[in-house]
Amino acid sequence: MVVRRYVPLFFPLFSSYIYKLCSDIPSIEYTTNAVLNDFQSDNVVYLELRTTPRAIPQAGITKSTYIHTILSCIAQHNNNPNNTLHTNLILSIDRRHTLVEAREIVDLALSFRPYGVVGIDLCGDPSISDARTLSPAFVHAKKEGLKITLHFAEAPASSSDEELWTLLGWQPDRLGHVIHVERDSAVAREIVRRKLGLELCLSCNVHAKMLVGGAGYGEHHFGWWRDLGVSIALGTDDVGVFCSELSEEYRITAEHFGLGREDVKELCKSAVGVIFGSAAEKERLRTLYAS
Ligand SMILES: CNc1ncnc2c1ncn2[C@@H]1O[C@H](COP(=O)(O)O)[C@@H](O)[C@H]1O
Repeated sequence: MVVRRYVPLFFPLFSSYIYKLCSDIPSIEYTTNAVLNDFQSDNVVYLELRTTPRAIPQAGITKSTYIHTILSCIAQHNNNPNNTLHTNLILSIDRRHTLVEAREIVDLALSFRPYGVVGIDLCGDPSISDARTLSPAFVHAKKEGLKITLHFAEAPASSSDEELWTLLGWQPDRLGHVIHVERDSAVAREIVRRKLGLELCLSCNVHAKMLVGGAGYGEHHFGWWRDLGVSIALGTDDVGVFCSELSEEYRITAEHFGLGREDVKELCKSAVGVIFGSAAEKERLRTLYAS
């Protein structure tokens, strides 16, 4: 099933179905391994997975056990010399969370940092628009050196100037979606000035009709952001929901924006500078792209 409408269908997918299916250690391991194997099979060489830590008391799972389970699958995959894919983990804070819950996720991210957590994210239903209450958690994360990425200007409800400047005040390293940022706005200029990396998910935005006027691939904001010279990492948002692997996202982008092989390579190379992985990981990727 490809989600054709945004908020009313998309978010309940997780709470009504997926969370009920991923409700014990074996199902969390199964899905994590399936995701890693799928990205490896798609010839992806670097992945930043993100998940919202979830306690499942009836299965004896705490948020810490949940993260540990996923990190163990990632470590096993990363340590297999047959795999070219390297993966790191980002922990998401959801807009529905309280400040106490958000702070707890930051603390978990800090304690699991030596085991592959590289940063935190703000995700969730953008119609829950006031993210200001979560500010102290993100400010603390930044102070402690965690990387920050944010679902940013994803829907009109989460795109007021006040909200966007609040989010920029958290000093994020990357921004996702950036759909409702006006082309010549002060926010757009600030994103360029700070050289923030952008995470763009074309299929998700088109299928879920998130673009203004239900626009298609050709009118996607990828085009004008690319012209501004910012680093762009294409993403899938969720392969299971939008039915498009990462290689397909690059193919679609190449088709609609007239990119040749070298352009696609340049696009991948420019994303290396904004990954949350280590200097050694960046070096590995640069070497790979140079070959
Ligand atoms: C349109 N794009 C999006 N916008 C905002 N949040 C999104 C999202 N895609 C996914 N999520 C967030 O990821 C959670 C599911 O996985 P985890 O439980 O974290 O592993 C969803 O509940 C949602 O909050």
